[in-house]
Amino acid sequence: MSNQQRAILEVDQLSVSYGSFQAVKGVSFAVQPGEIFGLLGPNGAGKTSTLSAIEGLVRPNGGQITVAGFSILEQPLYAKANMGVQLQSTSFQAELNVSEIIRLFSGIYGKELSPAEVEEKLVEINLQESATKRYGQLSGGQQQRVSLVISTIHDPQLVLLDEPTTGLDPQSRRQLWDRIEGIKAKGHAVLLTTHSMEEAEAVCDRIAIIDHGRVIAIDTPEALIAAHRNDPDVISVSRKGKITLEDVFIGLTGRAVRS
Ligand SMILES: Nc1ncnc2c1ncn2[C@@H]1O[C@H](COP(=O)(O)OP(=O)(O)OP(=O)(O)O)[C@@H](O)[C@H]1O
Repeated sequence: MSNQQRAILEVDQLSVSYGSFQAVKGVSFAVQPGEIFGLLGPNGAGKTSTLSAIEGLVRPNGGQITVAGFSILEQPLYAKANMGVQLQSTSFQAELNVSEIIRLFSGIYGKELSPAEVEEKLVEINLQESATKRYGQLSGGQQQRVSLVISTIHDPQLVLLDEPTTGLDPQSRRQLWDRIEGIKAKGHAVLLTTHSMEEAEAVCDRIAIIDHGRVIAIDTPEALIAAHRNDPDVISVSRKGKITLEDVFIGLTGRAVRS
């Protein structure tokens, strides 16, 4: 056996189809312990389909996915026990209060929390004052914080976040980045999707750019900029004379807005 560190997530030649339409065409990447990995791509590129396959929500028509060494197709319960998924706000019952939601999900994840531990979670997300507020009364940013804390309640090795900071103000976004970095500091891994190149540069250790269902580039943000800074397509879209990750992204995926 090699002494190489084992990846927390391995996606190998993943393909996902909806009827005759192939949305993901042989995507491969791996996420290591302590790594924040970003999936970037224009609308319709196949990011959510890739995440859904990892979560076990859509059945791939090709390829392998392992989480903490467990195959999502062959050992789905073990694989899922090692991952935390940030749920959409519609997944929570609006009439439950924040404490009740945390208690409910800790039960679902088989990690019953004591009242003191629920309080700790509330402090962690700065919502101790709002413990008895109904979920439906929370602001969008507060709801995002609840859903992130729920996704990590069972201390999973892999956390999957689909556009986690969309709609957040700069303060809430920074706070969420800190939390994501806290997951990394534990040696766990984060896979996120984002349309914010600023976010990708600020928090991701490595990114994969996906377009039309295929990975077209994969590396650290700095290395991608260095590798493509002299591409004519990248230079032609750059503004103010400085090459950014966004210039590289548009240079590689084209200027056209996707349908
Ligand atoms: N349930 C479905 N049935 C049919 N087609 C689907 C389904 N889900 C996604 N698609 C199609 O698959 C392609 C990839 O969609 P996906 O949601 O994975 O893209 P994305 O990269 O997450 O896009 P966005 O940035 O807009 O969220 C798109 O063309 C989309 O229309």
